[in-house]
This record gives sequence, structure tokens and C-alpha cells, in this order.
Amino acid sequence: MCSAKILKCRDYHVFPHRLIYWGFTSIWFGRTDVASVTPWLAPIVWEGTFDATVIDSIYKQQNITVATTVFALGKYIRFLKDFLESAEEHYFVGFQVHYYLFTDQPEAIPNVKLGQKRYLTVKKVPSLNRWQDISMGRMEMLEKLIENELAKEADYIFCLDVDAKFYGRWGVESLGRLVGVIHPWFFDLPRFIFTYERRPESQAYIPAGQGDYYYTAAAFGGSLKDVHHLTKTCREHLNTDAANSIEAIWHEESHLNKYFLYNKPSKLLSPEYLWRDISMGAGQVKIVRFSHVTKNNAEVRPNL
Ligand SMILES: CC(=O)N[C@H]1[C@@H](OP(=O)(O)OP(=O)(O)OC[C@H]2O[C@@H](n3ccc(=O)[nH]c3=O)[C@H](O)[C@@H]2O)O[C@H](CO)[C@H](O)[C@@H]1O
Ligand SMILES: [Mn+2]
Repeated sequence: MCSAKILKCRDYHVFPHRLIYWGFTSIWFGRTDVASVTPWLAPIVWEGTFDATVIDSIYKQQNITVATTVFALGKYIRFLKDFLESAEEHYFVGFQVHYYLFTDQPEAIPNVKLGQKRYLTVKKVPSLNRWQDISMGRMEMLEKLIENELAKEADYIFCLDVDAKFYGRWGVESLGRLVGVIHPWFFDLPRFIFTYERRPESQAYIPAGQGDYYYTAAAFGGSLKDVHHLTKTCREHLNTDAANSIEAIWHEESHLNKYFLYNKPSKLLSPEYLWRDISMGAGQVKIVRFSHVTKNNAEVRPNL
């Protein structure tokens, strides 16, 4: 009996994909059930479209640092422990990460053990009376952080919501010049359903028939230069709206969507990178990497 043959048969049964991989590497990467490229040829990252080992080895040769911002004001401080602990387990593991944590309660920050080459800087900021102002106010604070502190400190930046948790790998496959994440509630819906700002009086206005994707504001990133331009532009548009007594329907998320319409992201992340709730499944989402936790808005927010 030929032992090699047995091994091959056994491998075929247990790991059928590996057999395909040996023979047709270039065919194995790609998905047929989802689009993995935009009409302007930016990749859309889904499980099955990249090889983690290959992409890690490329970035390992560069000494990159990923700045990561997170805001925990008022009762949202309670989300921080799970956010940080799960990030240490899944987020850019083996790479330099510098968290910038904005909070009104530095004394309440949980003691989370960070891995090697992982740093945390705390920024004390005042809390605000409206959750919408806290959420929108992030744009200006990010703009100033990049301007004043990050130039020599980091290569890339990701700006993340705190009421979320990591469940799977979020790694260097997500890096790019300008990176948007497709909103988990809209990825499989037609454009006319997207909740863009529809009032022409707002700077976030997107006319019917325009727009590519609906992006979430709970996660975005890219190079320092590009994210600086994004946050500065959104901050200016938010200020103009405020001066005109108008608030976009989904706050800074509406402005982010307007920005991405005219400044196309160079890479898109699928809803694997910001899912709705870990308990909710979807055929196309084979792995949940980062997901919103269920929260009682009325209980955690300072206003309704
Ligand atoms: C899935 C998704 O697209 N989420 C977006 C959505 O609702 P969300 O329900 O996800 O917004 P949210 O309540 O999580 O607020 C956004 C973020 O602001 C911070 N925060 C908020 C309130 C507070 O009292 N303390 C505090 O620290 C915190 O970092 C939080 O993660 O709409 C918001 C603005 O309309 C933002 O665009 C969110 O990113
Ligand atoms: Mn959130």
C-alpha cells in the first residue's frame, strides 16, 4: 500500500481546500458570492480574498505603527475593558499599535495588560450633554491629534467606536491610503435605501441616484495625511451645518459618506470588520472580526 496515497486521500477529506490551494494558488483567492473590487478598482476585503501569512510577511519587513483612537466618555467607559482585551487578542497582533484613548475619566480606565510593542496614551477631554455632539466632536479631536502629535509617531491610523469587540483577526490586510468600512446594515441593499443626508441645505447632502456604498463611521482609517484631510473636511462641514442650524441625519456618519463619495477610499473593508451583533449571522460573512455589542441606548447615553 502506498502511504503517500493514503496521506493524500486523508488530506483531501479533512482539508479539501488545501488540495485546491496546492494546485491553483491564484484561483483559490477570491470570492464568487460577493464583490471583492469596487468600480474604481479598490479591493474590498473579505475572508478568502487574501493570504494572512503572505500579507503579514510583507508588512513585517516594514517597521509600521498603527495609531488607534477610541473615545470613552460618560457611561461608555464600561465598554473599554472588552474593547482593549479583545483588541490585544485579535487586532494587529505582532505589530506596533499605539492606542489613543479619549475619556473624561482617566481614573476609571481598566487595567488591561498590553502586549509587546503596544502602547496606550490617555487624553483627558470633557464630556458633553448630547451623545450626538460626542460622536461628531471626534472629527475635530482626531484632526488635532494627527496635526499635533502623530506625524513622527505612526504610519497609519484607525478610528474605532468603543461599543464594539474583536472576535477574529483584524490585521495588515486592512491597511491602505484611505480605508472605509461598509456599514453592516446596508451591504446587501440597493442604493436608494441608503440613509444619506437628503436635504440640500446640509453639507452632507447626497442627491438621489448618487453614492457608491453606505459606510459606517464606527471604523475608518488610512494614512495620516489622508485621514487628516478627511477629519478636517468633515469638521469644517459639521461647523458650517451648525452655523446654519442643521444637523445631518446620521451626524458625522453622513459627512463621512459625503467625503467618501468625492474622495474614493483606496480600500474597502467588508462588514466582517464591523458587524451588527455577534449573534446575527449572514451568509456572506464567514468570519466576524469586530462587532458592535448590544447596548441599551437609553441607559448609556446622556440624552435620547
Ligand atoms: C454602526 C454605526 O454606524 N455606528 C454609528 C452610529 O451609531 P452608534 O449607536 O454606534 O453610536 P454610539 O452610541 O456608539 O456613539 C459613537 C461613539 O461615540 C462615543 N460616545 C458616544 C456617546 C457617549 O455618551 N460616550 C461616548 O464615548 C463612543 O466612542 C461611541 O462608540 O451613529 C453614530 C453617529 O450618528 C456614529 O456615526 C457611529 O459610529
Ligand atoms: Mn457605536
